[in-house]
Amino acid sequence: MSIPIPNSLKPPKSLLRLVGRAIADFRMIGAGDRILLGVSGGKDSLSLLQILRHLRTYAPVRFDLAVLTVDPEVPGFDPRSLKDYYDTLGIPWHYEQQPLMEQAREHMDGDSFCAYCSRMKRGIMYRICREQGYNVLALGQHLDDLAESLLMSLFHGGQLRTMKAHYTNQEGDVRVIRPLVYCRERQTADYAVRAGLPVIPDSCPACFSMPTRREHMKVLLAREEAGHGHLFANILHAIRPIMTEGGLPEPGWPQTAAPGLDTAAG
Ligand SMILES: Nc1ncnc2c1ncn2[C@@H]1O[C@H](COP(=O)(O)OP(=O)(O)OP(=O)(O)O)[C@@H](O)[C@H]1O
Repeated sequence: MSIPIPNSLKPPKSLLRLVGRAIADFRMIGAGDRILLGVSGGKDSLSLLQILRHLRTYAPVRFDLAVLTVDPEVPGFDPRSLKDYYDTLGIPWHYEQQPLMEQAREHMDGDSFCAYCSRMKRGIMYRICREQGYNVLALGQHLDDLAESLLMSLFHGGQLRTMKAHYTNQEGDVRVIRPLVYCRERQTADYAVRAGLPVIPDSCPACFSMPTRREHMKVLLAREEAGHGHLFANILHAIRPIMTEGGLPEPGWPQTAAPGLDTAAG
């Protein structure tokens, strides 16, 4: 049973409205969906957890919600305290530990550690969805992430691409949704501080030793936005077609044979 949400945790109307609109525009959630939310312990995924919990209480369709945290066992990043947090929320959880840094040293080939780690984490998320009968994987990327991805792809990949709002994975058995696609990073950052969300400081030595292209794009966009207030609205308008490239999947599909959801899993 989910525990009632206290007022201090209630997400602001601005965030609820934007997420509600994205869910409707991209037909992200259908009746009977079993959603697994990837929570890294960062401000975005922890905010999204509260937003989805809140929306679930008055959504016109019924859906299940659980969380998964992948612990990559890297020094400087310890998300174990989240397990207690999930228990206090009464939310079903899954926790997967894998020594990704060690595995990367053995198996990485030409990739950056971060790219390897992301790919491995995604594989784990799909596996848990399959094993536990979730048909939807929710991720916490927001509009700033999409804009940065667009510029990286444009500048360094020679392609007009960004993250999609809602699509089906290659295997065809899990839909991936990003309900924060209309939200700005500063909105989740403000909310996380105001609500006292238990953000886990991410100080992975591998990520920090690498001056990332993403960070560079973030700075570039911030500089442009300082002089052009409509920058992100214009970017969102421009990327809409590529956010749904390949068409939108059917909400409520694929149907799952769901095991019981009301107990926490290790
Ligand atoms: N270790 C993890 N365990 C579970 N889900 C994860 C993990 N790392 C990332 N994710 C999911 O992938 C999304 C994007 O990951 P990314 O690394 O860009 O975000 P983050 O900086 O880790 O944190 P956040 O987006 O929560 O602020 C996250 O919002 C989350 O939904």
